[in-house]
Amino acid sequence: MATDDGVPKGRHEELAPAKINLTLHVTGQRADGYHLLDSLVVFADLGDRLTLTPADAPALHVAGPMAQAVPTGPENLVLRAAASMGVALDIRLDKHLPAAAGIGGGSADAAAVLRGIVALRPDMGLPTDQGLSLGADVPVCLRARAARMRGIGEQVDPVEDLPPLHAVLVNPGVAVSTATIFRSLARKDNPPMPAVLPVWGDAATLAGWLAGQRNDMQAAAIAAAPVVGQVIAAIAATDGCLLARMSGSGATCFGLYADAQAAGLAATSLARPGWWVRAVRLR
Ligand SMILES: C[C@@](CO)(OP(=O)(O)O)[C@H](O)COP(=O)(O)OP(=O)(O)OC[C@H]1O[C@@H](n2ccc(N)nc2=O)[C@H](O)[C@@H]1O
Ligand SMILES: Nc1ncnc2c1ncn2[C@@H]1O[C@H](COP(=O)(O)OP(=O)(O)O)[C@@H](O)[C@H]1O
Repeated sequence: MATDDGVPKGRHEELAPAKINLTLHVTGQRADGYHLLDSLVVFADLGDRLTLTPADAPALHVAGPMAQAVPTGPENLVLRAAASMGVALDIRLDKHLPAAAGIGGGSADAAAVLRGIVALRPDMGLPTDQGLSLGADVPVCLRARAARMRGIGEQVDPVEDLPPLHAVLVNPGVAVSTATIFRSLARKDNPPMPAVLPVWGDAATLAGWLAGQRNDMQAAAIAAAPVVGQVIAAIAATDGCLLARMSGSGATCFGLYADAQAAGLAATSLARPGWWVRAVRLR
């Protein structure tokens, strides 16, 4: 909320939704080491919550059930995002997403700060690199709706008409390093998705198509954290599960279901000590 002359006023709230890679094809590697990706990315109706207040000096207050997993200093991506725009904000971060979990929590938080700054300061535009220098997932998280992500993350093409999609997210409480999993990939030149994506009429059709696609980081993540394989098997065994797969570099995995009731029942049956389990709607 800002006055007409662009002077910041008041405070602004943003949701930083969880990012899910329904597919994650690793198709090459650049000379600088970054990997080329082709990924169908969607977002949950669940995420971190940020409250941004213009301030004289940057400040960060982290709260919420996952607060302990994230840094509270200037290395936190929310402070880095604000600093990259040259804006001083007092930021309250209610952390609900597990960190280092393949669901882009840090990137989603950074993107939410960039969106929030533009809302507070209409005189400012988004960074020309769409936040890529903060993290490869930030450009897609800026959109926070279904998209096809390519390049190292800078090419984001909207995917419209996604069918209603319900899911369960399961994280077994093991942090997985994105850099480590990328480094340990056996192959880095896998095929991309088809040039033109189909239009899927319903969740079952989409899941059937996804079954022929891949997450090329999944095998390496299971090798590093075998519990990921147990999570996928447990999700796949739930009633009505249309597809079970890992998101990003792990360790969070998802199951797809035709409706909210099936996803809710699956979430209940997947409860285990130390597992973070949530039923969500994807879009
Ligand atoms: C793998 C993905 C898939 O969506 O998700 P997560 O597992 O992180 O959620 C992303 O590409 C992760 O994006 P993000 O977590 O923002 O990556 P960055 O902070 O930029 O980079 C973390 C590490 O991963 C490597 N990296 C990242 C992206 C990419 N296309 N190629 C890479 O090799 C970088 O070399 C770096 O060492
Ligand atoms: N706001 C933030 N939320 C989560 N992690 C953050 C944040 N700021 C910095 N980090 C750091 O970024 C790393 C990657 O976290 P995250 O983005 O959640 O994982 P992933 O890349 O697997 O999706 C964490 O290990 C954490 O130390």
